[in-house]
Amino acid sequence: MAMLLEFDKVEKSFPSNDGPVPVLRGVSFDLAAGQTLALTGESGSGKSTLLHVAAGLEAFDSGTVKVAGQNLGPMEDGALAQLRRTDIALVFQQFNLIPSLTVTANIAFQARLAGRGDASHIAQVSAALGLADHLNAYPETLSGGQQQRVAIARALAAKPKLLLADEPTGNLDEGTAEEVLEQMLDLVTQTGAGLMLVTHSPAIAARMQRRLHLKSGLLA
Ligand SMILES: Nc1ncnc2c1ncn2[C@@H]1O[C@H](COP(=O)(O)OP(=O)(O)OP(=O)(O)O)[C@@H](O)[C@H]1O
Repeated sequence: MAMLLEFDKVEKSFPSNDGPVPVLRGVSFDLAAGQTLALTGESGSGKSTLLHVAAGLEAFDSGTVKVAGQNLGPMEDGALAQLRRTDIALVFQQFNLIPSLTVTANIAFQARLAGRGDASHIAQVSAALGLADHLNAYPETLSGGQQQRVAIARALAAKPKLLLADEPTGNLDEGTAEEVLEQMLDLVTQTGAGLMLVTHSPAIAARMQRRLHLKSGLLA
């Protein structure tokens, strides 16, 4: 089975006045096409850092990271950006919506960058996430939960190979959170994407096929 994400003995520390603070201390795991994985761990355990490294947004100190078979370590920034455009979608705690674009344009923009700007799919994902009445709104006029749903719709509309989501349902009520999960799992079943999801919720973690727990810089 094709591996979408491979970590082998990945180490990462951040500098501090007292010297480097290790956050990842030899992290190894992989995620195959069509698999779902929950990443749990206490606040500050390095979950977001791990996702940033997987997305090629944060450099790492040693070990190997591969996305869709491509080794990120030696890649130039331009090649990393290209890989993010076409193969990876990110839903982060900061939604990073483009303020000058409407909801529908925010969603379509990323899908087009990925070469998958299918209008009917965009409309279907937007409707499923309850955004149909807000398609022409600008992000600043939306609530936090609505902005979060736009960020999720944008990620799903691009039909990525690898979906990396950091607490994607953190701001949402139970019903909406359930719909978001369903949509993410649909993407995995329909397209064979891999999903890695950071969560503090045992109930959401239980919905993923695999669960990894980050503690003291190591996975268990
Ligand atoms: N850019 C940075 N510079 C220095 N230290 C950082 C940086 N980013 C993260 N850290 C530190 O790395 C550790 C892990 O942070 P990270 O955000 O990955 O944890 P987390 O498990 O995602 O936490 P949370 O659940 O609260 O979001 C923390 O001690 C944090 O202070």
